[in-house]
Amino acid sequence: MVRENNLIIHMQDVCFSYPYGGQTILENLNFKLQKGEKLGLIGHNGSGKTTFLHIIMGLLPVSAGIVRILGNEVRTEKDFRVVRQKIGLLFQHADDQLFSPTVLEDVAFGLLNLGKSPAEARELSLKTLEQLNLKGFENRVTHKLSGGEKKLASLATVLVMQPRVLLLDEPTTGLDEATKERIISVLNNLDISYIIVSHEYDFLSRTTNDICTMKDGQIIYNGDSSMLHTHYHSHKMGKVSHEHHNGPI
Ligand SMILES: Nc1ncnc2c1ncn2[C@@H]1O[C@H](COP(=O)(O)OP(=O)(O)OP(=O)(O)O)[C@@H](O)[C@H]1O
Repeated sequence: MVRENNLIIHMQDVCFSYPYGGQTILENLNFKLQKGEKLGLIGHNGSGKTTFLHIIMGLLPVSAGIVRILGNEVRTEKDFRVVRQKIGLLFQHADDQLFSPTVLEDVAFGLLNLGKSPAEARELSLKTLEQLNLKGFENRVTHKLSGGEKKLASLATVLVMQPRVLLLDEPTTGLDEATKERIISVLNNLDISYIIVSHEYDFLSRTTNDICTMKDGQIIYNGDSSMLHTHYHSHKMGKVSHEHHNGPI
């Protein structure tokens, strides 16, 4: 049962289209994320999953509807500045997240911005890098990292801020199996709410509790994410990504 005072994200009749005559991406979308909820969001390429995450962060303005975060309606850039201190977004493309010359500078950036001392920021950053198997990466040149290393460094910039909510946009892209396992373990040890957008059902079944699909501009609840797992291993389609059109997956 949804308890209104436990709502972290609450969207009502949200609509969004990209400017200059772009197609409608979100159409009267209604969505609730409760405290402690770990949600997987799946859907076709181009269905609007990234757009949805960017709307939560205030990176894109809704054309209609109401967005409430942590109980407050958010509309202005000032409102969303507060949101960005509480919600961490891992961008789909690491190059959108990383901009400093070295990994340590990137990871420490947000902490320094918050007023942490350089020593404190360094210590927390090194700890986070170690947590993500990136020990010794602190002085590496960011733009020379591999794709998977960039993804991990991006995740470090988000986790180091100890957000109350995480939005992860395809966090496993380019990662090897061992690194994926590391991320699964990090996520399973986090006591916060998050939304993970991913096309990797097995990963979602191990990191989330519930699954939703973005379809036709709306978010539809599919059910318990363990169903993804059962489904995966018992279904004749196996690991081939596919969709069912008659009810739950
Ligand atoms: N800046 C933009 N201007 C116009 N259209 C855009 C822009 N960004 C995205 N789109 C379009 O909006 C639609 C939704 O894109 P979005 O990236 O949100 O989808 P997605 O579900 O995250 O896709 P994927 O699974 O491929 O990452 C797509 O058709 C995309 O081409």
